[in-house]
Amino acid sequence: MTRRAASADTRETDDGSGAVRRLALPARRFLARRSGVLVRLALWSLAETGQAFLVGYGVAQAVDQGFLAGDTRRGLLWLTVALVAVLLGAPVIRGVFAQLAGLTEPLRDGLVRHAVDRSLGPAAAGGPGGTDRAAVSRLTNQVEIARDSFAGLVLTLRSFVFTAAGALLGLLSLHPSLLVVVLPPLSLGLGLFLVTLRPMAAAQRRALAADEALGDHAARSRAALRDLTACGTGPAAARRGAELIEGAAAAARVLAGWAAVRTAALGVAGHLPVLALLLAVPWLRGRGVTAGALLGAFTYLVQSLLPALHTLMTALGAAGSRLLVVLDRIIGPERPQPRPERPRAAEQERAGEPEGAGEPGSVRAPAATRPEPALAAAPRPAPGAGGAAVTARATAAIPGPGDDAPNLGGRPADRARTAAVELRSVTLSYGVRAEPVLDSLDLCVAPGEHLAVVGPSGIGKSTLTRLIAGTLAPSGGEVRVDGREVTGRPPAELAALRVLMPQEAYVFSGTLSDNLTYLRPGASRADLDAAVDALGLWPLVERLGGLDAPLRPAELSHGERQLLALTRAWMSPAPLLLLDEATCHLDPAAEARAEEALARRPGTLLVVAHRLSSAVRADRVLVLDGTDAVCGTHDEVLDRSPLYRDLTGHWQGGPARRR
Ligand SMILES: Nc1ncnc2c1ncn2[C@@H]1O[C@H](COP(=O)(O)OP(=O)(O)OP(=O)(O)O)[C@@H](O)[C@H]1O
Repeated sequence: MTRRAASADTRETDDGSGAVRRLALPARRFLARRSGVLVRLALWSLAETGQAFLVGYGVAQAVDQGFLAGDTRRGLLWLTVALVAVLLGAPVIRGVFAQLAGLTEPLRDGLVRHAVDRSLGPAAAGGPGGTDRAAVSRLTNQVEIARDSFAGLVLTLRSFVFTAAGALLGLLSLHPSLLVVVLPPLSLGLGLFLVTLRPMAAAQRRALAADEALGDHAARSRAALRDLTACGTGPAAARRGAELIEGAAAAARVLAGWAAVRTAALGVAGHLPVLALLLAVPWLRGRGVTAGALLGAFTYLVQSLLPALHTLMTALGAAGSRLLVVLDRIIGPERPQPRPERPRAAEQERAGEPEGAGEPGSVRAPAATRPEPALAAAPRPAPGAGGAAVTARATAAIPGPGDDAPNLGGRPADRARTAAVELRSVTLSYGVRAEPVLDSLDLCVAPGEHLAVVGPSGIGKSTLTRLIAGTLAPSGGEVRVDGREVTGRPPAELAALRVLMPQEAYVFSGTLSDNLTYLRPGASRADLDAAVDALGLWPLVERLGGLDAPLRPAELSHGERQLLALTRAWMSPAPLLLLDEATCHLDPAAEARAEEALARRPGTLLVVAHRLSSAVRADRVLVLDGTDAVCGTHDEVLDRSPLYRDLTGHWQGGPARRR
């Protein structure tokens, strides 16, 4: 079971005594307001006491005073009395049901009102956490469970009390010794059963929590379907769903196990009194108990007491614990809404979860238009798999350009301002025992700066962009964008801070204009024209039939998709753009034009570069390698980083030189 589900379990696995305390007062108030219904119910139930009494008593008298005394007519008369008592059960039950509605329907209405108030309140207040996805389950499934369980419980509890009273009274009237034999095993059975109630309630809680977690996941996946598809994170979400289904199945199995134990206890307890009575026949006969009284006692046991006990135990065990749990979930203390999953990588590894990068589409709608926080991120390969997890250590502080400005890199005019990006001693490992991909990395990027990140494949460039974007939580240290820590920040707030563009551009069906204004829905036609101008998109716009022409993503080349997504990023109001090889399918000229346009745009640009020209265009270059990280201007890093010299040599097919 995942860490989140496990913590939910810890929260939920109290044995029910807390819930009983919490619910006692509202329950008393609810019943006090319906004292009239309770009295009428008790009156109808008294008829059951009489009925239970007469059945056994009639049989005993029929035998003793009738058939054994040679008076068949009298015997038949007493049997008729017992029969009439049985037949009277039907109108009695009808009367009971009529009164029961006076309790169950107000309960249902009250619970529905409460569930609606509770889920609408926070939504109307616009507070954090967004919509309460468990509310639907509470409103439909859980309220119905509460109502049915309550009805079942009232019926059986009442029936047991009144039937048992009639039967015990009957036993007493036949012979007090009968009570001495019957009461101990009965009490033992009841006691044994009561012992199983607490673990049963805990199992019930876990089953409900697992059910809700599964419903929550399904709702989140449905809402984020497009982004999941766009980012290829569908398999991760499916795996998480499978885990939750497995968790729910496991909880249901535990519950079924307890139900089986309880049923076994019931079987034993239900038969013990009969056995005891059979074994005690000689002793009872010695004390003057007549054959008719014995037969009457068996009738009480088999016809009244044991069925009532059996139903009571079943109802208390299943309906009672279910009612307790469900009522506590609906009217008990409010539980915090689950935050978008963003656990630290090391914890995720321990919990076996996909990493909690909650940003399914790297290009996202602005906060106001974004429908839902997203789910899981890309599937995590096994640590070290395929050599891809070779770790690198990017150590030591990376000063800005100029030693006099250790805290803020970038252009001198920007130094007094808040850093656009700041990493303080950031470490990231993808597994508990895995070597860190980034180790104690410090970095400052000034507002308006253009930084290129370079390094060999698998060194951690994408990891760095995802950390800055806040879709991946560091194992240690702090990541700030525009002065605000990004870890754990809701996707809506992250979207206002940055745009992360991956290699695979996200283009959807709709018009070209829909696609371009996705990150800025209120954009004017002039804004749109300016963006298309800046990125040189007009030839593509014309080929596709204009800005309002419908777009078929499948008909675009990878390069065209990237150009379109870059134009969309240009339009975004977010102050930071993170391009993770987002221009790799463009030819060098188109890439240069796009990068220059994005660098001219007010804001900060961080580019994972895959061409020398891209690094040269930047204000500074950050070189990540296996043991160190170097940052400075192109010329500075050429001097200081042998790796950079190597890379530039490969890029230009010869010795490194400034273009
Ligand atoms: N989700 C993950 N789970 C486990 N390891 C991962 C995960 N993502 C990346 N890694 C590992 O972390 C290291 C850095 O990966 P990253 O994608 O950041 O490198 P990169 O420099 O961007 O590579 P490339 O240039 O090939 O895209 C690699 O060894 C990779 O295998």
